[in-house]
Amino acid sequence: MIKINKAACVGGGVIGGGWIARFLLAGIDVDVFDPHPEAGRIVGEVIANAERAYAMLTGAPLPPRGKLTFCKTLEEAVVDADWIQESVPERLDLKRNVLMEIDAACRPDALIGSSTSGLLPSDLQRDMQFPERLFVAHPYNPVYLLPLVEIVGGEKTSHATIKAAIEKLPPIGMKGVHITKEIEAFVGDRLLEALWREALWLIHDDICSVETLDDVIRYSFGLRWAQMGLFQTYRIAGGEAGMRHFLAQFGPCLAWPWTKLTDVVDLDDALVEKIGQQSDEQADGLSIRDLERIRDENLAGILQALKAGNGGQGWGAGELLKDFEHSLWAGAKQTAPADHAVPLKLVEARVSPAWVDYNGHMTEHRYLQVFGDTTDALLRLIGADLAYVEAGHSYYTVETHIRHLGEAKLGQAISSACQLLSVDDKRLHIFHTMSDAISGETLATAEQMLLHVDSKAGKSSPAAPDVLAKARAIIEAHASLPLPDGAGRHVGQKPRVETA
Ligand SMILES: NC(=O)C1=CN([C@@H]2O[C@H](COP(=O)(O)OP(=O)(O)OC[C@H]3O[C@@H](n4cnc5c(N)ncnc54)[C@H](O)[C@@H]3O)[C@@H](O)[C@H]2O)C=CC1
Ligand SMILES: C[N+](C)(C)CC(=O)CC(=O)[O-]
Repeated sequence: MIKINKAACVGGGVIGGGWIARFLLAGIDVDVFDPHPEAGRIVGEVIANAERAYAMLTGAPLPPRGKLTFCKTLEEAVVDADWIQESVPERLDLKRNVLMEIDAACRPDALIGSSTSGLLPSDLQRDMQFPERLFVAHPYNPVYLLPLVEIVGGEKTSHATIKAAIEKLPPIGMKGVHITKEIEAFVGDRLLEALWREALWLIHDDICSVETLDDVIRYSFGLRWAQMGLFQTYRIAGGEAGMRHFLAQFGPCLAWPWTKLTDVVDLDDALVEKIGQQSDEQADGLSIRDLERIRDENLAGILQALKAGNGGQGWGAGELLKDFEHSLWAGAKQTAPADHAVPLKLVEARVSPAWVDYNGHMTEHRYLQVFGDTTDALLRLIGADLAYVEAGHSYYTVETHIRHLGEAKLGQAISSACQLLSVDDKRLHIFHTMSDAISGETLATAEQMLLHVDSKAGKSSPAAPDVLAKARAIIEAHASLPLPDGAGRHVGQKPRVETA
């Protein structure tokens, strides 16, 4: 699979910022051109949101973040990029000019995607010298979490461009869907526009408020759509006879006066004010950034749930997330801490909202998750990585003892470090310490015993010599460290047997 090495984003607003975050968090360097005086701050806030969202979305090891560079000119930004994403405002004249500038300055083999929500690629590529490399790459907001990209070619777009564009999306966790006929607004925005038009009529005619309308969506079919879309949902709604019965029963309703879809509501001042006021009331003081964070938490939760769907194989966008995580594990390289003679700091994290329980601090199993991640990082460091596991060998944890010594609170930056206590052919005895990343206060410790296994044979076996050699090199470096406080401890209280 040919990955994107270097991306350029022209326009760094809502959508450009989302693309920038998507590329950076996939480990890709990004050069940005946006003349807005506050582009750096705006993009920085989107990236901060995206990092927070990824901490909730996945426990898989993300690659080191790509390098972000703001460029003074468009030419400078695109000159050595292999994927250029145009996300300037939705105006044909502006986009044509910007695309001509990109066309003149970029590499001949660069792919040029436009984020346009509805303009035809044939219109966009009209004035380009090399129009065969231009395509629509229409994403959904927030680009860093929603994986779909509608890929649409114009009359002059080459097949090779479309193929290459679709191939380059999975490594950044996205799914390209090729819309083979170019039409305005493609597929997604055609559907959204129909719903949006009808919604505006319902508010205009005082049938319901914006809040009631949103409730109708989010408590009902919105939940269904996230996992099965429209046709599969309606197939089920047809009962055992499926889609044909559904069409027979509900087809005639299409001719009834259920919708006003062909009419366009007049967005006059009164309607704009009415919607604006109701929307303000609905927000109840939450800022756009607050709402973005709530949205991201919810989306991460939905994607997580979909990953567990279909008997654990993943379903829809959850299956894509599962594949993306697999590729992250496969590509994960654990960089060795510079100093081996101290406990190895292997994990840095922030306590995410999904980790907090009714006591207002990190819930028990998340401590184990962080310690498990620390163990995984150690295993990668000594060569027991995904390739090793897929070849039929692994370490299984056979015992864990956790001590909770402090409270990890929402948003707190934490780190976890590992000290090796002993190593032999089959066993790894390790001790992790979780600390506040700033004060260094110890929050929890975990002592673990791991057993090396031949997972195909289903029994313990000696570890590979190179894995053992790396583990032994660390233990030699740790030999001068004192035994950590709490090592060898067990639950002190003697169990009492009540007698009648
Ligand atoms: N906002 C949304 O929900 C979605 C928008 N899109 C599409 O993405 C594109 C951008 O939309 P938004 O990000 O919402 O707009 P935006 O207004 O948030 O951002 C546009 C950015 O382009 C910059 N810009 C203006 N002229 C420029 C130039 N000559 N060179 C470089 N940068 C320039 C502006 O400073 C601004 O930061 C549009 O084509 C839109 O249809 C696609 C999917 C969803
Ligand atoms: C409103 N919009 C047309 C810009 C929306 C989109 O293009 C896609 C989305 O994210 O809803």
